[in-house]
Amino acid sequence: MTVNGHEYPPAAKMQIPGVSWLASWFTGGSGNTNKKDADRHIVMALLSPITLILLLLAILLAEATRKHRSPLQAVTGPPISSITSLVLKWHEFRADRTGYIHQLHQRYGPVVRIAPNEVAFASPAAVKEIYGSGGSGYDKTEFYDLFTVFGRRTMFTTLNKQDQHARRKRILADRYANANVLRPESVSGITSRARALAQRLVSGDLSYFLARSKHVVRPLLTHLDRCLLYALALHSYAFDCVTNHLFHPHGSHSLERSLDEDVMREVTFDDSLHNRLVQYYCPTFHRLVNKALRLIAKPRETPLADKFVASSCSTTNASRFTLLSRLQDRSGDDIDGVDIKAECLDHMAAGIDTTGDALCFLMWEISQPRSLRFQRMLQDEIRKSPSAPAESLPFLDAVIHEGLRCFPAIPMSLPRYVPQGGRSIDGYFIPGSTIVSCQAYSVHRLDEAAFPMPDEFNPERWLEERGAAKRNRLFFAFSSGGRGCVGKHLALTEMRMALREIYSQFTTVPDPTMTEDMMVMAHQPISSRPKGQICLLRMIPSNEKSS
Ligand code: HEM
Repeated sequence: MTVNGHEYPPAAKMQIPGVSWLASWFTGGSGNTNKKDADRHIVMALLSPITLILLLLAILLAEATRKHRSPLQAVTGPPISSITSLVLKWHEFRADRTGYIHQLHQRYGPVVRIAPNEVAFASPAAVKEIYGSGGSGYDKTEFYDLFTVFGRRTMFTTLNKQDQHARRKRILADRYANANVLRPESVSGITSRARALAQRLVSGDLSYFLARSKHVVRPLLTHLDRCLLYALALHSYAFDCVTNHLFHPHGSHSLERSLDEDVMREVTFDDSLHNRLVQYYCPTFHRLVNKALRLIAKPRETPLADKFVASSCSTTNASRFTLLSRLQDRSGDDIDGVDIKAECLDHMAAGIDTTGDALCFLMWEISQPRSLRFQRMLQDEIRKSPSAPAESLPFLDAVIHEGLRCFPAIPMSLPRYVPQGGRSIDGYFIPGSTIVSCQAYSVHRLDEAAFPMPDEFNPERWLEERGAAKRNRLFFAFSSGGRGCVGKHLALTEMRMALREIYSQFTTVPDPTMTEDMMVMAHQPISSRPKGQICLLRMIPSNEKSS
């Protein structure tokens, strides 16, 4: 055939190099044997493991070069971070993401690249831009999908800030306003639970605890006197206070009733970190191997808590200050029965470990010989003003702030997407869709001008006027801005009431069976708890001398 003056063979005779033998296999044609062998060798070579490995390396190199050329290249960090997120994920699986990122901050400064598409910040400018930019579009990442409840998104798990979140927050926020938390009916619920806490701590009723604790060897405890504090009681207190705020008069009384304590334990002893990480990073694999996986990595399941919330939500006479009454008022308005249960379960869970562990770490710290001086100062202030409102005691507030600074209940990164078009954060241009975050643990420690000797517990730093504005800007325990902790005023009120009740009557010192290692912060999917999951303190009535 002739085309444009050139002679071409008929189409049937044209050969594509390397596949002629394939064609002949399929067509049954004989073809030239030598040519066939040569083509076969070419294909075999192409499919050989060495070629495939080289191809894979070439793809990885191309990908690495692409990432290396990204605007994030300007951000310092370990070289591996610009190529792969595997190191970061490895630390996540070891429940050590926060510690790893903090080490990187110490080495590289307040801006550090932690993965090809992820940057961590720890400066006030970054906190303001990412979390405080008033609805300008730093949405939550899919990490929060792990916390959906009954398949629904709650205020905490909505990703889109401007639209979905703002709508839900408008409905709920006033129930958590300080004025509502400080209503007499609400305060009297918290006060009575603070009394029950002090009572429980000295009652010596450890039988229930001993029967179930996996974490302490029974003989260790038999010699202990009855003046013990254990972390569980603080979690019970937080549980009873938050359910009071959600459901009063149908709140829990886990400090007095073991059935209610079972509900609290189910929520608190959550060991689902690994299961949730597999779900987050490999959702399809998670679905396929779910049954086998649960044998080695427990999923999050809370049947008792679900039942408790469902039964509380079915009541119709919740007090006006409660969240339930507001949700029921607005039922039908974007919110159905499942949303109500999901929102309540979510707030209940959000209010237990956070406040419980914050109190636990704080009381552990002020019981140490190095901090007993601060415990004395606290006791003096409380005893001098027995009838003053708890929120008017400056040293009490300083102690709580310092506790939350050193041991933030949520110490880890709160991941957000940079809006489309990119943003300038702390002097760096960060492209849209990059994951950015700040973690309280580092924000509270990195700037040594604001927090000299940052690892030391020193409440007096909060009483100094000089530098107060910067310290406050860097206080990130409750996050900040539109998606900051809605339960902040409730949590602070609970902490004030508990500490006032306890330190007006007792001095606390660590029990000799405790070691520092048991109180190392162990990171869970979102919050953090003492590694030993127990905190034993001796409660010495104030008229006795500590030994
Ligand atoms: C010391 C105690 C507490 C600490 C340190 C704390 C800390 C935080 C932090 C850091 C966030 C932001 C999380 C994120 O962006 O991923 C948050 C959000 C939230 N917290 Fe708390 N929290 C505490 C107590 C409570 C309590 C008692 C409640 C009670 C109801 C609560 C309910 C919530 C809710 C609903 C959100 C989601 C807010 C939103 O997205 O608009 N928290 N909390």
